Amino acid sequence: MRLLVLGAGAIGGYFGGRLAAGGADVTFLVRPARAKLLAKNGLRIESPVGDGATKVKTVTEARETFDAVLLSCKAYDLASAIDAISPAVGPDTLVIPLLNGARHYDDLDARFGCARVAGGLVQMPGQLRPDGSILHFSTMQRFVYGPREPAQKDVCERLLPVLELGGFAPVLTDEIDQAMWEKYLFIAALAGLTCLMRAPIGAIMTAADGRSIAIGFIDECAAIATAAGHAPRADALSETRELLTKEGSAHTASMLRDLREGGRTEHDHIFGDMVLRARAAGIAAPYLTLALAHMQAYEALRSDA
Ligand SMILES: NC(=O)C1=CN([C@@H]2O[C@H](COP(=O)(O)OP(=O)(O)OC[C@H]3O[C@@H](n4cnc5c(N)ncnc54)[C@H](OP(=O)(O)O)[C@@H]3O)[C@@H](O)[C@H]2O)C=CC1
Ligand SMILES: CC(C)(CO)C(=O)C(=O)O
Repeated sequence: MRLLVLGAGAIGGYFGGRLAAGGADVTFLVRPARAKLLAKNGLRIESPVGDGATKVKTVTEARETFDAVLLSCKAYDLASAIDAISPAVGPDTLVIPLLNGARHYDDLDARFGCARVAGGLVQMPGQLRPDGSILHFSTMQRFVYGPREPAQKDVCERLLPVLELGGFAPVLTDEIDQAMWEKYLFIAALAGLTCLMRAPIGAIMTAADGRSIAIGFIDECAAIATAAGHAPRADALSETRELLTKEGSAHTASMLRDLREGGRTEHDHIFGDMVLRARAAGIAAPYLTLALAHMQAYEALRSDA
């Protein structure tokens, strides 16, 4: 099966790079500057589970269809990414978005139709470095995907042995919507907490009310997920609570890394969407509202700079 990976940033570069190194037929759809860097340096990964340096195929324009497209842009680039992958999406192509959040499914379904868009999520704390290499911060490399419609089951199954070539033990699930909401809840609470405090979880837990604020974020997100029809399962909720209240933990969200670098963030895609959903469902969400306002103020200053 032929795979197209849009973007060779932290997520696309990591998973696409692992797949290419494992022998999968992978092409990266990238912008010209990244294509140049990849041609010069190959795709380099620095990771506690093993470094890698692989020559990869790139295109700067899609001119043919692929069996599957892994979409790994940031949410604020979604519109241009959808335009870019459009020529690669034929009647039998499956698009698997790996973005955090949920709102991107509306745009993807509108452009390609639900039948073409499967569900996906990743947990791989990582960062794209200026030289184009990918830095992986931990041993976590979770890749979960699955059909959102029964008709996608077959192609999802055929894709599994291909994704397994990457060595990251991909998980194919029939409950991808539920799994995505559990990840969404986790990342919204983690990003809200760590961006507001500008600190990792361990430091936040030393603050007098750090723990109760963390629980407040989680409760709000869980109530919104429940209103969306995806009440978190007990094990997912307790894992989120444990990770977000762990003393000494260095855990942060990628949104905090973007903020620290003065870059654009996905605050609207994550907090903005959560707050809108809370309002529509009549759920009080003071922590998420504060996180959203905080990031909007940051964005206003950033845009002025
Ligand atoms: N980083 C992390 O730890 C994690 C991130 N995520 C989620 O994964 C998603 C991707 O994040 P991440 O990989 O960190 O982001 P990065 O910024 O590292 O990478 C995104 C890449 O997408 C490329 N891109 C954007 N638009 C286009 C386009 N139109 N055509 C071609 N390439 C394009 C960018 O290209 P260019 O280089 O040219 O700008 C960039 O390299 C986000 O939703 C994030 O929340 C999920 C789990 C962990
Ligand atoms: C799960 C986590 C924290 C790292 O994979 C993430 O999704 C992010 O930082 O955006």
